[in-house]
Amino acid sequence: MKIGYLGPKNSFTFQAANKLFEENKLVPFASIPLTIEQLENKFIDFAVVPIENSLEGSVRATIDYLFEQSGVTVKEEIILPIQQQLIGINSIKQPQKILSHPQALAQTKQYLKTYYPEVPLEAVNSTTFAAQYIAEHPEENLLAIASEKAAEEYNLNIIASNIQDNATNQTRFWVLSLDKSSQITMNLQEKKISLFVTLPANVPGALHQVLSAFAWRKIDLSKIESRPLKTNLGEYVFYY
Ligand SMILES: O=C(O)C(=O)C[C@]1(C(=O)O)C=C[C@@H](O)C=C1
Repeated sequence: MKIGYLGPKNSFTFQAANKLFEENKLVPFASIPLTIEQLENKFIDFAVVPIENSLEGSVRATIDYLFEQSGVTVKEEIILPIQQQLIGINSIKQPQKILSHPQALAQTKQYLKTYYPEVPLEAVNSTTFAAQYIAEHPEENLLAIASEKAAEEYNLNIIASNIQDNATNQTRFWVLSLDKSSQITMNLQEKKISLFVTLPANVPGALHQVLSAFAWRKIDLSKIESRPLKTNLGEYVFYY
């Protein structure tokens, strides 16, 4: 059995995947779309991807890809506390850039604004990729935001710890598979389901009618979000 995840090793997604699966079954990929693509190509049996963060909301790369590729099923969710560390080869006062995953940069906005207001931020594929990059390019004078484990892995120093904007920062991860056998569960009280809903026409009350169908059946909605349909301005898909 092979489980794909957004790598490299020790990314937060690795840590989430390692809660359910043994390390020797985990295979790293460079991006979220690539990880899900490998599941669709049957190169792996499960894919573990981040879906939502308590500070920054949905992980757009995951939601948008899943809407476009409807073949996969959510099997499980894993919630992980996320503590971000500012790391570097040494404590640089004026780094050229600070690198991290866009979610991690967003989760540490306040800290970065206070202590590094002038420093350009660069988004890379994962927090651990940022750590790896700065370790391999000491001449570039860079810092990264990543996990404590990533700092250990690449022998980097923690310059400031727990710099996320809220102490209770958490990310929800999904375990995806192609196996649809348990996609629609019979016991809705114990299970969660995610749906993408597009409306046939933008008429008054269209969304209300969809929501009423849940209300009549006493189905608890835990989230609703709209994303652009990427057709015309003002057209949306609703994600429940
Ligand atoms: O960069 C990583 O380490 C990841 O696993 C990605 C990711 C994300 O996309 O949300 C996972 C958890 C944190 O919220 C920050 C980054």
